[in-house]
Amino acid sequence: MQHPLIIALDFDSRVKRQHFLEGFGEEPLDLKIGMEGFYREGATVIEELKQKGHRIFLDLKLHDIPNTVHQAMKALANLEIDLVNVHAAGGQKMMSAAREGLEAGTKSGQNRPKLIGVTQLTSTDDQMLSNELLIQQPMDEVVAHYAQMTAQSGLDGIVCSALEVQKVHEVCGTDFLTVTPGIRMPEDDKGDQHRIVTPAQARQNGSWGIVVGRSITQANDPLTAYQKMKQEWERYA
Ligand SMILES: O=C(O)c1cc(=O)[nH]c(=O)n1[C@@H]1O[C@H](COP(=O)(O)O)[C@@H](O)[C@H]1O
Repeated sequence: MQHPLIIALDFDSRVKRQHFLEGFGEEPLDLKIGMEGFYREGATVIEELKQKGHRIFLDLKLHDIPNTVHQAMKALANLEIDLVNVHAAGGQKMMSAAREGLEAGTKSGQNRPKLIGVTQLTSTDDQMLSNELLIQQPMDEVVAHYAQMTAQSGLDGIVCSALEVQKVHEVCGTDFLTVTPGIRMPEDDKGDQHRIVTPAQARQNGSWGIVVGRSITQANDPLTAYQKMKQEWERYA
């Protein structure tokens, strides 16, 4: 994956996902499979997409005690995935255990998948952060702190909003991967997302990769919506 525009394949059936992908022809894509698809279909969904040459971000956001996450990552390492994530809120021991599990499960001679930590979900706004989660620091400082913990645990990067990328780069350096969902064109429905940025703005802010779901998957013409997003994403490359 190189500055990917990752399409979030959040569909409630395999048939809908396949129909969507047929519209894209043979081009290998950067795709995200999340809980919805993986819980329904298991590892076969990864095999199916990999056979077509796609690059895969498996988004299961693991968050449990270190031993459980270690063993789960060891199992996931058997899948042909390129990127996988955990919740940084699980803490440094959990994140280190995740990395070690992934390393232990990766066959010798192969590169382990990249591992990133989710900082604060892009559906969380300032009010929710302070009133529900009882975190009183500003959002960008919280995200930068989680990013630092993630880096210290030996992970490759984080998931955050593109609004916090500059702050993250200040503390973790620009090589630290920043994968940013919450991407919308100005005219798009925001849905449940709060910390929203356009593809062009995300690139200007320094995002390494963006994740786009409904603005493409629910569009009347998904291929055109994807091409428009990609053009915007690459405008400041
Ligand atoms: O880890 C993620 O991918 C993720 C983290 C986050 O903070 N926010 C977020 O929206 N996501 C995922 O990114 C995708 C965004 O989808 P849309 O809001 O439809 O573009 C969804 O599949 C989410 O699960």
